[in-house]
Amino acid sequence: MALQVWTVGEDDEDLKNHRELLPLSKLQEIGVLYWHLDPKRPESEEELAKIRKDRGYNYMDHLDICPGKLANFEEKLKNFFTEHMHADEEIRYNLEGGGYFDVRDKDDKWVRIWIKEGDIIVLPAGIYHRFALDAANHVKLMKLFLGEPVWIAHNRPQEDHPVWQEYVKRLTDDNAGGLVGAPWTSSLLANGKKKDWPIQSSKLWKNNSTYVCFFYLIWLIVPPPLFSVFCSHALYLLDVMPEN
Ligand SMILES: CSCCC(=O)C(=O)O
Ligand SMILES: [Fe+2]
Ligand code: NI
Repeated sequence: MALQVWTVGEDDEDLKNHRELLPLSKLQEIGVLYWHLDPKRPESEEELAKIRKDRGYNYMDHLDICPGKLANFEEKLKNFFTEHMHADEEIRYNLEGGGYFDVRDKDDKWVRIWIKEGDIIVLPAGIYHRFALDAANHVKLMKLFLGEPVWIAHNRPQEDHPVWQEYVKRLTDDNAGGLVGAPWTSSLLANGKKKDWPIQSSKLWKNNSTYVCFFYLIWLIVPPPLFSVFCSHALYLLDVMPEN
């Protein structure tokens, strides 16, 4: 079962009713990574080892969040559910049970990620998030880290924190889709810089309709032979002539 992701309100209570699932591209947009393994199959060991090697996660320990097993259970849950960020990635592999990671999207709305057995999730450094158990009321997590682990949670607001600032900068750099479609971005696209930005069709149409109006105006005011000369030159200059 793929991860389930949906929008939730500010308070937990009003959430359970409107679970309209969002596409997983929502997570990509905000830099959240995920994998799914089957902790019960031996092959998953190898897959996990590969992920750890690729991303440099050399540290590992376990955390059982369970009423009987975790000291100060209630207090810890309260802290987990307090909106915070970290200066490093938060990496969790869910071995048992289930929980909700709420992360802030680009509009500062909560997006709820339901992690179940086998889900691995990586929250980027600087992202605001919180965590709660699901109805099973327990979860067994593997915590991974790159280098010496630091578990400091910086509660919101952290707008002066350089890691938060860096995260937000990356978000806006990667998603400045508003410019795509404007003629001056084509060289950026050609350089392979922002190839997979979403193209905003409304912006494309705005640019094209300007050209169409311009050509129509010229067609009205110049004699036909001149118009064809004008067109061939204009199209060449606009670089939309098909190459033969
Ligand atoms: C116990 S994992 C989820 C809670 C959290 O965000 C954290 O530990 O930083
Ligand atoms: Fe956290
Ligand atoms: Ni338990």
